[in-house]
Amino acid sequence: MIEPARQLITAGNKTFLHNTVKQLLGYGWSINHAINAHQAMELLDKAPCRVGLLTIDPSTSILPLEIDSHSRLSDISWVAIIERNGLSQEKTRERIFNTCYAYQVPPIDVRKLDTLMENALAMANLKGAHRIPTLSCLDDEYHIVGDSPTMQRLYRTIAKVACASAPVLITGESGTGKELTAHAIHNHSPRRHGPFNVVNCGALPPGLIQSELFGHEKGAFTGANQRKVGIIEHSQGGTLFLDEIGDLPLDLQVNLLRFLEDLKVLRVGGLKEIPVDVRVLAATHVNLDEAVSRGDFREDLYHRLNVLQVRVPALREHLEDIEALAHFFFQKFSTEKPTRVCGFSHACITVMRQHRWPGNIRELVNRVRRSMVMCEQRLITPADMGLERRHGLSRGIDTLQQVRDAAELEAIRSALARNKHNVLRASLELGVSRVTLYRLIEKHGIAKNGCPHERQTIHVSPR
Ligand SMILES: Nc1ncnc2c1ncn2[C@@H]1O[C@H](COP(=O)(O)OP(=O)(O)OP(=O)(O)O)[C@@H](O)[C@H]1O
Repeated sequence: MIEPARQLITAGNKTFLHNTVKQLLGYGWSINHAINAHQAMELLDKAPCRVGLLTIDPSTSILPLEIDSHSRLSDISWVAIIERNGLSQEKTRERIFNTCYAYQVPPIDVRKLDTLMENALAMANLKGAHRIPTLSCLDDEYHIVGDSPTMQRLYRTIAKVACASAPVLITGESGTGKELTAHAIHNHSPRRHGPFNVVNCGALPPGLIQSELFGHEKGAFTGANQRKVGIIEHSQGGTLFLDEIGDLPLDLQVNLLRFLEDLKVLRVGGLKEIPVDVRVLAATHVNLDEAVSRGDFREDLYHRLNVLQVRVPALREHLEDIEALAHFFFQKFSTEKPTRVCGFSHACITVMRQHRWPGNIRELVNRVRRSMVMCEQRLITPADMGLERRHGLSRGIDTLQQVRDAAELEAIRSALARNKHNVLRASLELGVSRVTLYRLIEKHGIAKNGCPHERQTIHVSPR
């Protein structure tokens, strides 16, 4: 792997940095100074740079660039240089903690600073190397994330059914990604250059479905002032996805069946059947077998649609993918709106693995969105996601490692609480060194005493 060059961006008091910069040049760093965020972006356009050095004025505690407002700047691992007296201010400590990889207090030992910058660069490269495993479609918007064996099976099924022309019934709980799967089937099929149209059978008023699907001729009924081409005809050469097919009224089920048999539509009020070359995909989160037994769904249509079936797994069946999925949505939302949040704490990942996700991936999407608004620190905590454990070990725990993690978290929390957050005393009580306890506090994301960490282990989010 070719490592990116030792590019360094500096910001803040140039005179204060002068000597340090001069010496760092001797260590092979290529250095550019930015006087504002705009110039920093221009520099980044010219030479990608993953580490930065900035000074903080102890009297104002203001950062030299609006790092928080630009995701490209907050992607940089910053090392702050600050006079020791500046650290007495809580606001400054908080700024450093939230924005920087580390800080140094003058007099600067450039050999140590070089090592620190080197480490910051290595961490930033790791961040960049974190690739989200996906099944990519032609359109970036429709990436399916996950490379667990369960998802690999889904991808193989998608690839197989994509090449066929028969209808596909996509089943799975609500929010598992059925519509995304339908997109993937279309995008991997020979019809990929044709239209992909979606009809939510549960959302259309019953009186309108017929004309929405099949179209109508002018004057076919009161209010039909002009001819309307239905969505089936609009899908010529492409794919029609009928979501919530279980909600299709019985009378329309007959029409749909007829269409699937001979691939011709008859507009409402029309006399001539029109051939349409379209592939139908249908999805349901209800059990159609049961709907058939209850008489709510036609058996013949069920068999016609169910030639090929794709079952999209519930999220709890592929929890191995939870981290990649969470990072994917985090990355997506931080592109939409720059954030100073860097990713998820270890505790948060642990809790996400234990949660049962009744709302599946849609629930995850919503929780990640919420957490990015609620998070007050650099790393998202379980509480930010609304997943804090209220009653000790949660009932979702299923692996030994998870049980250990949860027990460790509880033990550390109570030891810290008993010792009023005195880490030394808590470490003595727990029988571990102070350094080990600091590591564990960071691992579980439970640091809450207001002081900056000397070093942050960040559960990196890919950007
Ligand atoms: N594997 C995945 N990778 C990335 N995003 C996903 C994945 N699965 C689902 N999503 C996202 O989760 C959300 C819900 O997915 P989708 O609408 O496809 O679910 P659904 O099963 O069709 O839901 P419903 O049954 O309620 O219609 C969407 O924002 C979708 O993009």
